[in-house]
Amino acid sequence: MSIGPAGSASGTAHTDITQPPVVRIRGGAVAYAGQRVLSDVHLDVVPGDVVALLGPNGSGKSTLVRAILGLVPLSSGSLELFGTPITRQRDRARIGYVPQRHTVGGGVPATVEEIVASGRLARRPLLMPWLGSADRGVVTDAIATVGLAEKAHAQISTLSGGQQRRALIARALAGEPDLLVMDEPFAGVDVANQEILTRTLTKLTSTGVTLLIVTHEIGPIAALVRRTVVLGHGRVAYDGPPTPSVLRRFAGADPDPHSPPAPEPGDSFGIVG
Ligand SMILES: Nc1ncnc2c1ncn2[C@@H]1O[C@H](COP(=O)(O)OP(=O)(O)OP(=O)(O)O)[C@@H](O)[C@H]1O
Repeated sequence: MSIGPAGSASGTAHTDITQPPVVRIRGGAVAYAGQRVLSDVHLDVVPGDVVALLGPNGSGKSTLVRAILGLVPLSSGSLELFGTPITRQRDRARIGYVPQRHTVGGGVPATVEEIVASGRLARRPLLMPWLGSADRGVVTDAIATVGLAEKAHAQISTLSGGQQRRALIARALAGEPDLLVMDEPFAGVDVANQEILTRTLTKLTSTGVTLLIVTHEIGPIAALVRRTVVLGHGRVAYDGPPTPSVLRRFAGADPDPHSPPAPEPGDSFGIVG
């Protein structure tokens, strides 16, 4: 994300710019087998931000998320989370992650409650991993937040794909994250479940959780997103508010999604990258 006019667009009444950025990347690059897929990424996400990470297939969105989660190293540049360099980052529990998967795979039978409770373990001390009553309360709340209270004791495999997505979000919420990263939360989710998800995310933003959402379908969360970061060919092509042109582009209407979105009259954003 650029620093400057576009970056400062995130400093809305809902964000807290007095705290260190939740994510700060300077000149970030990632390479797979020597092949660069991210270059010169600058990104500041401040507490309370709601950021949609957009861009065409292969532009580097998931790679950027993986770098933020510490799953792939930067080949150059720096990354800080909550004001601490990633290399010294110990408190992974502050980040909740909902991966790009439609469902919870079969295999081991587990109830919704058990799946969600597994998301609480990261908050427990290593030597006392069992959940106490306070932890159980958090798990119950997380299940209720995503509207699955009535399914808490159901086998996860009996839930629809959309309900399973909500269970995965509840699992992330059970860790009471300060940053929730979601990769394509709406993919393969029917309209009814999208609406519940949107309500859940709206509720979360009111509690101050920072959201970073990778999506090709900004539609359901258009009203929620305060800032869009568009990647093109591994670089930040645009960083700013979700203008009509950005939304149109990423609703799939543009024939060349790799080129930066054109400003429209009244747009206050700058094109970077
Ligand atoms: N593990 C990997 N090894 C080698 N190349 C990879 C690996 N993962 C991703 N890539 C390549 O890196 C580039 C960026 O991929 P990435 O998955 O980050 O893009 P994306 O924007 O998330 O795409 P999509 O929207 O399709 O999910 C692509 O060219 C991809 O082929």
